[in-house]
Amino acid sequence: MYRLDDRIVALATPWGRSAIAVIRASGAGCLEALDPLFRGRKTPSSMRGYSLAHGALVDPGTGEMLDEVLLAVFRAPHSYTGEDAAEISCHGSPAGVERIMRTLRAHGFRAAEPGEFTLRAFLNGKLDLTEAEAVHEVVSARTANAHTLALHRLEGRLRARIDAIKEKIASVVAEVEVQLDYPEEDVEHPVSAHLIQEASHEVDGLLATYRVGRLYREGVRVVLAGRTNAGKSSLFNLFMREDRAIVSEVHGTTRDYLEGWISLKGVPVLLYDTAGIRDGGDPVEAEGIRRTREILSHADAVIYLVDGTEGLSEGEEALIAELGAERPLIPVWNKVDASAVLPPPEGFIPLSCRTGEGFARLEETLHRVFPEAEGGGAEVVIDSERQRDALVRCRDSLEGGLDALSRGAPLDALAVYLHDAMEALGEITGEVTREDILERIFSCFCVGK
Ligand SMILES: Nc1nc2c(c(=O)[nH]1)N(C=O)[C@@H](CNc1ccc(C(=O)N[C@@H](CCC(=O)O)C(=O)O)cc1)CN2
Ligand SMILES: Nc1nc2c(ncn2[C@@H]2O[C@H](COP(=O)(O)OP(=O)(O)OP(=O)(O)O)[C@@H](O)[C@H]2O)c(=O)[nH]1
Ligand SMILES: [Mg+2]
Repeated sequence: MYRLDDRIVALATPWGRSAIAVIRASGAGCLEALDPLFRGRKTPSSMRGYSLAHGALVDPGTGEMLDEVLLAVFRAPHSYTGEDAAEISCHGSPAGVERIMRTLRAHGFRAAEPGEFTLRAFLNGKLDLTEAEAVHEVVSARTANAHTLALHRLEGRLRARIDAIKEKIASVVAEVEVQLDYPEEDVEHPVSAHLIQEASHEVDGLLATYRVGRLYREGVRVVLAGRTNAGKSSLFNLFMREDRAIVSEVHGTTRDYLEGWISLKGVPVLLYDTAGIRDGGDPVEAEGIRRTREILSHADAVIYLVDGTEGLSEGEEALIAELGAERPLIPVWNKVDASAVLPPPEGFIPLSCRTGEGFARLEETLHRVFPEAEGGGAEVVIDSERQRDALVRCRDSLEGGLDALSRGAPLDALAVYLHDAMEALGEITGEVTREDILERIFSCFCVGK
């Protein structure tokens, strides 16, 4: 399914006008294939690895110049993919990039699939699977925290932790195998059960980081809700630190919901501004309110705003209780700067979107709604379901092995448990892989990565 014997090419920078665009090429023979396309003082195939040449790209068919470029050459195995590779830095013109790509495709290169450069790096042993996955996470990180956690995985910190666990299990496997291979020796050596125990404990430690990893990778949804005119759009703009939503004293200003990513002390938050809830209004507004309720049903937390100059309306306390029963809800008493403001009821955070008073306290309270955010400074966290499932299997096998040992089961039963535990860990790092797993992982990468 995956071919490693051909040459791939892709634009590594975004499509669009830019100062410079980088086109990436990789595969055996790719430097020779570039020779007829490049006019410079040297031919690509005669260049040393890690060297750069200035020149022109030309269409070998017509001799027409395509662009003035810089060409970077990498020699196997010293490249990202581990293969011979080149990077063409051309002018960032979509029309020009399109012509260059078409010419490359007509002269020995194929358009790369999403993630194919990193897949090749993995298959050529440049990265293990946790590091390959981290490449994607580094690119998609939404906050500095998420970025740091992904970089730690890219550096191999997760792999190192897993390797250390594997080593412990492997030494027990070795003990068991010696006894299975030479039963005639007839001396019962004790098996190092404490190593299995330790390994299981360490796997548990990694499993406990999954919630942290997921929080920083996927972020959370926080919905601003409340009656019309409460100040939801004003608060949305305050969080976004820009004038995104229309604010007006007209009730029912927001009809379609708006959403935007913010960083809440490093936690990626997808914040929603919604249509204010009220009865009546026209059918368009009623549809907006229906959508508000729909979004509320998927919220990880709700900030419920009340206009403090109006106070709670009839039935509003019941609505707040209903919304708060299903997910964390932070009640906020807005417009405390106004002279007509009523005293906030117990539990409400006083806020003024106009002056910013109370905003820091609101941010603090919202941050505390996600206790796993505290783990954001961790060295190593796991963040994918794939990693978690494999760790659960590993831990269950280790526990099964310990149980077998304590019941005095034959050693070959223990060997099976230990083997399963090793295999689960091997799946995380990619020593044991199935094509469908690779396909699932790399297909969500961008083209050119
Ligand atoms: N222009 C450019 N910038 C880039 C990349 C790239 O491919 N091209 N990267 C890619 O996404 C990242 C850097 N990752 C890279 C990882 C390894 C090698 C590499 O040449 N490895 C060799 C040599 C190692 C060494 O001497 O330090 C090797 O592994 O043998 C290159 C880039 C980010 N910036
Ligand atoms: N004095 C005062 N006025 C505020 C404050 N926050 C919002 N307002 C005003 O309240 C009115 C309504 O604000 P919006 O942010 O549009 O309210 P909303 O909840 O989005 O309203 P809908 O979109 O209609 O549901 C505007 O005139 C704002 O200027 C505040 O903290 N103090
Ligand atoms: Mg609004």
